[in-house]
Amino acid sequence: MGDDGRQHQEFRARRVDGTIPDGLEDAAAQSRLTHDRMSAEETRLFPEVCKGDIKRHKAFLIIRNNALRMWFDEPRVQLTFEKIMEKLNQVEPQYATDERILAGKIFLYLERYGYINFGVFKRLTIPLGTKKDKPRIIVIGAGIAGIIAARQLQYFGFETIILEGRSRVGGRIATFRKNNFVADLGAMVVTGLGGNPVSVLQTQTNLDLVPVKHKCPMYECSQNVVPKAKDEVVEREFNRLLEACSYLAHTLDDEVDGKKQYYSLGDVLEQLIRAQEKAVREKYVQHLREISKMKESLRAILTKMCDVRTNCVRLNKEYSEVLQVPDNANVLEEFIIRDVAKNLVVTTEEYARLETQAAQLKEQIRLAEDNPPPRLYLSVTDRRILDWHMANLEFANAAPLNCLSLKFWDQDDEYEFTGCHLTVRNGYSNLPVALCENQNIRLKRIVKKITYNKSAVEVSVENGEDSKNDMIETYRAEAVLVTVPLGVLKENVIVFDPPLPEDKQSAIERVGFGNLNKVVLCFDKIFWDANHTLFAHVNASTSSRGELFLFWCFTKPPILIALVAGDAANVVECATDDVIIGRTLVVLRNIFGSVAVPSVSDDYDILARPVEYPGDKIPRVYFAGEHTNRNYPATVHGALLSGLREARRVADAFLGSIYEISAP
Ligand SMILES: Cc1cc2nc3c(=O)[nH]c(=O)nc-3n(C[C@H](O)[C@H](O)[C@H](O)COP(=O)(O)OP(=O)(O)OC[C@H]3O[C@@H](n4cnc5c(N)ncnc54)[C@H](O)[C@@H]3O)c2cc1C
Repeated sequence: MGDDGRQHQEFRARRVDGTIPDGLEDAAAQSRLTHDRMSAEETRLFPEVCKGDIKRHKAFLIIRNNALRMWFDEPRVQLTFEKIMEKLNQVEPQYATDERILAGKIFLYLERYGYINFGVFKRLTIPLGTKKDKPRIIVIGAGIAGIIAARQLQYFGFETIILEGRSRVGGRIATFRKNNFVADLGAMVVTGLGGNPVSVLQTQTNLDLVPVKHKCPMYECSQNVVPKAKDEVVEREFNRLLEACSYLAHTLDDEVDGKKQYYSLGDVLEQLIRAQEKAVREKYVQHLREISKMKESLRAILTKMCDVRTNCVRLNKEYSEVLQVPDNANVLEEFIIRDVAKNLVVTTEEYARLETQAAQLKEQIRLAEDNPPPRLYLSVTDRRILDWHMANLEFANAAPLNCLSLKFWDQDDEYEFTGCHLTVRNGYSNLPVALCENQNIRLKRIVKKITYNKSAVEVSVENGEDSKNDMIETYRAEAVLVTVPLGVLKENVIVFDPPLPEDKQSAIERVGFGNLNKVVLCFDKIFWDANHTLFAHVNASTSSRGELFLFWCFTKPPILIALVAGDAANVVECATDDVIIGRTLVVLRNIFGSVAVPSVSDDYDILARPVEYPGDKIPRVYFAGEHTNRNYPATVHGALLSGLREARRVADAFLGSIYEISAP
């Protein structure tokens, strides 16, 4: 960025009186933008603003932030360009007159890029840029990414058709409903509303969000509650280990002997634990060695003291004898007396010195023996608690730690939303169902093949409604948007003709995905502490750490939702329902007494990249879904944002970019 850019970065969107207009900052933040700075995307889309003077920059930000605030003020009704101009006339009249064209472009940009006018809202006018002959787009998959994309494309003026393999919509958002029991089998937690598109959808639909309480008692398998202080110590150690992993991620060589090296978070964590165990053991052995050395020295001193004492006794006796000589003794005898007396003093003093040394050494030995360094890095209980935290991380990443890339496992951390975590009391499936209103959806249509060429796509589908005859249907359109999960792409369930480009295929192979399972149990009455929305269960071994490690209990009807993460999630896939229920009850009775290794960060972008037929200018095959969103993978909001992104991309390709449409 040149001087200009730096100058713009320092600009603050303040009023003349120095204040930031109410709500503008929040509106930008809620859209994952900075209120006083253009994003990289905006800098690319509005080069004339970037190169212009500070006044234009300010105009851009004020118009953009005001438009965003208007959308958040009333997301149930379409925000039109006229409404924005009306508002600008009231609050910033100079921009309404001088910057009408810029305002038009900003409006088009915000709408096309899914910052405004998305979700379920009352439509007032047809958006700009729509064409008379509606281009047809096939969307594969009625998960949240597919539904939001189709809805957005329909709004942009496309004819859409969603082909869904299952007999329901929502994909990995699925709610179990029976009588008054409601439990989410798939996505359940909204990880903060600050910056999250779900907050707009919540206002538009009837999602009943309740905050997750932080308190989470932790139970060992044998009815014991783990003391909070102990858990805190182990958690601190876990964070220290993660910090060490983060350091290693940036220092370990990616290439050894010209070969790319991949390290998994799980492997490195275990190696660090082993290294710590070794270091602790060595320190303890060293401590024992030092005590033994001190004891040897003490023994030597005591032996010497014995000798010196014998000498003292002898000299004492000698001295008594020489004192017996008569008074008229000669000079020689006098000399002998003095010599014996001197030797006796020296020997007595040596004895006293040795006695002090021995006392000091004894004290040193006592102190060392009373304060030994830890014998073990982790006790059995410590390791179990550490394993619980690891299982929790496996849950958060929906994959075993040894399938997470050391370098990129936390790449989405900086994009975390603000605000507390919430659950959907009336079931998350309300969201996809609401978004499906007026959508052209064909259920039980399993897509088998996508053929694409320079002008069109053809999608071959197995019609699951006709199970007796393997009926194959064919759908044709100008383009297709594929939102099936990564696992489906990996399994090559869908044949692409021509095959997908090499980099796309390699990315599909490289990026890992994991398993997360839930056990939902409905009871007659509550037997757990109803003051908590969560409680933790510490498993006995590392290999089973993810098994039923966390229980959720937030609905009024007595339902427990237990999570199974990491390797344990794969194990339960092979167990029958009876076995899983039995195992869950055993765990509960124990507590309550009775009753892709590696991935590279670019892979997400490659997965998101549309595919063109050789020589075709317009891509015909598009991809959305949580696995195509590098900032928010494995989440509902990530899937939502990917759907909006692709709707924009398809619209750009078929309707022209915002620069090709004349501003209102
Ligand atoms: C148990 C569990 C708990 C989770 N908890 C949370 C949570 O608390 N919070 C959170 O934010 N996220 C959570 N997630 C992740 C979240 O649910 C997903 O990231 C998100 O729903 C994915 O949406 P998507 O549209 O990308 O994919 P999906 O929802 O998987 O949609 C893809 C659709 O494609 C269909 N399909 C597949 N193959 C074909 C085919 N050949 N032909 C036609 N259709 C096909 C599928 O049936 C599916 O409907 C959880 C996931 C799981 C599994």
